[in-house]
Amino acid sequence: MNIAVIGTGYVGLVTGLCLAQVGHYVTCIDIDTNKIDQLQKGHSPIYEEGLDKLLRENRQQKRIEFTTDYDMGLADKQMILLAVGTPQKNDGSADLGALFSACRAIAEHLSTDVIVVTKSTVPIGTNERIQDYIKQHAVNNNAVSVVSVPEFLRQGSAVQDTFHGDRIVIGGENTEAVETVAEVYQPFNIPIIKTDLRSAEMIKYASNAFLAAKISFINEVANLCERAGANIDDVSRGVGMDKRIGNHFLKAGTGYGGSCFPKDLSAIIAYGRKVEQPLSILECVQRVNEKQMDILAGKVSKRFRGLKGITIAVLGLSFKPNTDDMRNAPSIPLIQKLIENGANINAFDPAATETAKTLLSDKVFYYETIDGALKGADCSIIITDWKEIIDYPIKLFKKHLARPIIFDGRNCFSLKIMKENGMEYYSIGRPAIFPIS
Ligand SMILES: NC(=O)C1=CN([C@@H]2O[C@H](COP(=O)(O)OP(=O)(O)OC[C@H]3O[C@@H](n4cnc5c(N)ncnc54)[C@H](O)[C@@H]3O)[C@@H](O)[C@H]2O)C=CC1
Ligand SMILES: O=C(O)[C@H]1O[C@H](OP(=O)(O)OP(=O)(O)OC[C@H]2O[C@@H](n3ccc(=O)[nH]c3=O)[C@H](O)[C@@H]2O)[C@H](O)[C@@H](O)[C@@H]1O
Repeated sequence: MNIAVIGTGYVGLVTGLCLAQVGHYVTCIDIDTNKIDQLQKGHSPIYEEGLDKLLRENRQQKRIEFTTDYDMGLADKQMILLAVGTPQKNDGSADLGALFSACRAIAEHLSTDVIVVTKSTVPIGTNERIQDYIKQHAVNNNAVSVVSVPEFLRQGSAVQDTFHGDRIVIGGENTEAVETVAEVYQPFNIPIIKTDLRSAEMIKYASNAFLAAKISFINEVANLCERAGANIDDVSRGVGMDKRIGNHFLKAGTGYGGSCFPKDLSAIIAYGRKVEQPLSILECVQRVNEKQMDILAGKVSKRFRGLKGITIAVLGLSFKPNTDDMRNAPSIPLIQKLIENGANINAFDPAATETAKTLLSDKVFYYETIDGALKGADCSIIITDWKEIIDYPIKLFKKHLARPIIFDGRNCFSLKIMKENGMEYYSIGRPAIFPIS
């Protein structure tokens, strides 16, 4: 099928390339000329495993093209995917400005009957608004059917998730359009669930909200473990082995970040308030998460009796491993707090340094290696569990740090190894380790 994808970010680019890979002809449209320039030259503007290969192969096969021109991009398309951003407004609700601007462009450039598929995460009722909006602004009399296909990929494993997702949700009121979308996705061989528009929108928010709730829940249990002298790693394993609970998203840490959980929780909470059905559990989930981001700063401050003048090697800046994305990364408020309280920051991240430079204080010193960041620092804080950090030899922490002290926000190391290496080690939800003197 000839498909257009509007918005060439994490969702749009990955979806476009994966649809091309299973045999469709895809044109990706974006208003960001820089992004489109890069893509036209064969360079991916984002870091995702497997994406470069997909880009190379599908450009060679002429199954994908990139443009800023809506006229050219929408010509002869049977399906248009909407994958623009829906960021958070000051009041917590979703900002649909980019989405409706893209809908306006569709209405003004459409010249054939088309199915509009919404991949962006949008509040309940938005797809009905999209349907009305395009009809109202259409310059021609083409038939438009709106279908909701919410996206569940994770950054860092976006390509893998697209080919091996747990389910594809297809929501719509027009049965024929829903069946056509199901055919487009059929080559992925992933179970499909068909719903009405509003249920599809709700499934997306409820899924993210539940996953975020699992994280806040385990973080609270972790904090309790510290008081109780228990070990959260064992507790998580023991709890997660119950099939009714499941072992995913039970990893305690410094809180969830990213472009989606924080904003999607805010959006569904705002929606709940609007329809007078407050979501008190989710309000708590958010509060617990905000508090969790402060935990490491508190531990360092307690250990050094204040932060003034100490040098901290911060390892990992992106909101999770295998991505250069810094949106709502827990490293941002943490580093800000450390600097405000007088600490000096040496930072290392395998992929996010350039993005971090635009977001963090210009007082941060960036290093290309873990060795460089550690050299002479009073302690190290681990915020993101990159493989490079987990695999870094403990003896080198000991060699380079001025004092062998680690504050680990992702429980990367076993207590046994820390003990054997004579480290002073603070983690999340586990007993602190002190060198035997
Ligand atoms: N990032 C993720 O892992 C996931 C994101 N989502 C949802 O998907 C949507 C997109 O998210 P991302 O891909 O992360 O966003 P992004 O910010 O990476 O990309 C959005 C793209 O849309 C472009 N754009 C904005 N207005 C446009 C317009 N009028 N015409 C054409 N292009 C336009 C921007 O230039 C940008 O390249 C959001 O609603 C998000 O909540 C859903 C699941 C996963
Ligand atoms: O709607 C979205 O955008 C996406 O949001 C999340 O994906 P993503 O934000 O890419 O990454 P996750 O792997 O979910 O991690 C989010 C945050 O939670 C944290 N996390 C995750 C799991 C865990 O057990 N503990 C934990 O603290 C991570 O460190 C990270 O900061 C969801 O997992 C995706 O299904 C969804 O499509």
